[in-house]
Amino acid sequence: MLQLPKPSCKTVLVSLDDSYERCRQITQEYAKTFYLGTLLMPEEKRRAIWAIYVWCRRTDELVDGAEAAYTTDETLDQWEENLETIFAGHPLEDVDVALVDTLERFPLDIQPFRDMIEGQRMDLYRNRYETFEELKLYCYRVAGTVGLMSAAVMGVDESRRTAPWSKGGAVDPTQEAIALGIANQLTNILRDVGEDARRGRIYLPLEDLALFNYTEADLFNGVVDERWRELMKFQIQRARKFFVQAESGVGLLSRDARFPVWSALMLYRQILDAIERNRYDVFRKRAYVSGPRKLLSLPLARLRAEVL
Ligand SMILES: CC(C)=CCC/C(C)=C/CC/C(C)=C/CC/C(C)=C/[C@@H]1[C@@H](COP(=O)(O)OP(=O)(O)O)[C@]1(C)CC/C=C(\C)CC/C=C(\C)CCC=C(C)C
Ligand SMILES: Nc1ncnc2c1ncn2[C@@H]1O[C@H](COP(=O)(O)OP(=O)(O)OP(=O)(O)O)[C@@H](O)[C@H]1O
Ligand SMILES: [Mn+2]
Repeated sequence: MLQLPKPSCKTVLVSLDDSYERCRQITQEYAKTFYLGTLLMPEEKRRAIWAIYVWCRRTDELVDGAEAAYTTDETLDQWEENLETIFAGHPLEDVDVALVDTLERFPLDIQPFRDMIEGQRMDLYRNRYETFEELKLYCYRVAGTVGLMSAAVMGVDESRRTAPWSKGGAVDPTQEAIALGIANQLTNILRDVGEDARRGRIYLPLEDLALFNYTEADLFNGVVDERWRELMKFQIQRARKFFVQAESGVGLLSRDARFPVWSALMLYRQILDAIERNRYDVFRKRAYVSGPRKLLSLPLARLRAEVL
């Protein structure tokens, strides 16, 4: 379990290298798919993503981790104050040393960090989403924000923005970065339907359940029938649209970021294929992408990074 903030005032913190090393270890331990993607990046960017990953993971743990029962609105207020301190250049804990260094090196905006805390706050109070618009806001906050943070580290390819043949003026792949976060989060939701239901949570929009005549009771009983399969097909199609939107932004990123992002995109998207292979039974089978399948995707990701 990740160590969460204690009300201590530690004055001596670890060295920069040790702090980044701790972030690397945590990323490797918790995020197998994303860690693989970061290994394909240049050192400075890779380390920055690890530092950001750790902050995101710890924020998520506040409402999702083993000690989540003790998290209140005030805990999140305190976490946001700590964030302001970090953005003022003052690390509070060992892993913040790397984050402060990352903030010095890359043009990261504080707003996506704040927005992610708001997303976690939604988890404190809500366990249902009536419409897709409401769910999309949640997805933006907990995952679209990660896209914005990551894109700020990866940077854009200036030549693609300024060349005379590029379509009219400055283009930042902001919406595409958000779209990839949302696509990942929707995929994550579909994979974890059963696990979430066991915690009394439903992230599928209730309006969609109604559309397919599938009830909350069906969901809690893990009913897999035609209604469920059609509902899942609809959800998968929606997630894939966000992946498609994200695809068009990868070519605008700096050259050294394209292979890692294509890899992360293709690997995470394959979870949707795995759900289909499991005939949409997300209650009894975990949808995952095997090691060999992951490896097989890398040459294609490389090719796309080169030519698109
Ligand atoms: C390769 C790369 C650049 C990775 C980014 C790594 C990073 C900073 C990840 C942070 C993830 C995190 C801990 C977010 C907290 C909220 C959360 C849990 C979101 C879900 C992640 C899935 O994690 P996991 O499978 O471990 O989930 P469990 O909690 O265990 O159930 C999310 C699904 C969100 C992940 C979102 C992204 C990685 C955003 C990707 C977008 C980009 C890299 C932008 C690319 C730019 C363009 C222009 C396309
Ligand atoms: N800066 C922001 N602050 C708050 N929420 C945001 C912000 N940017 C994006 N969002 C949320 O993320 C969602 C996804 O944005 P995006 O524009 O990529 O979706 P979209 O599917 O293209 O939007 P639409 O269907 O409305 O055309 C938005 O609908 C919004 O809820
Ligand atoms: Mn989580």
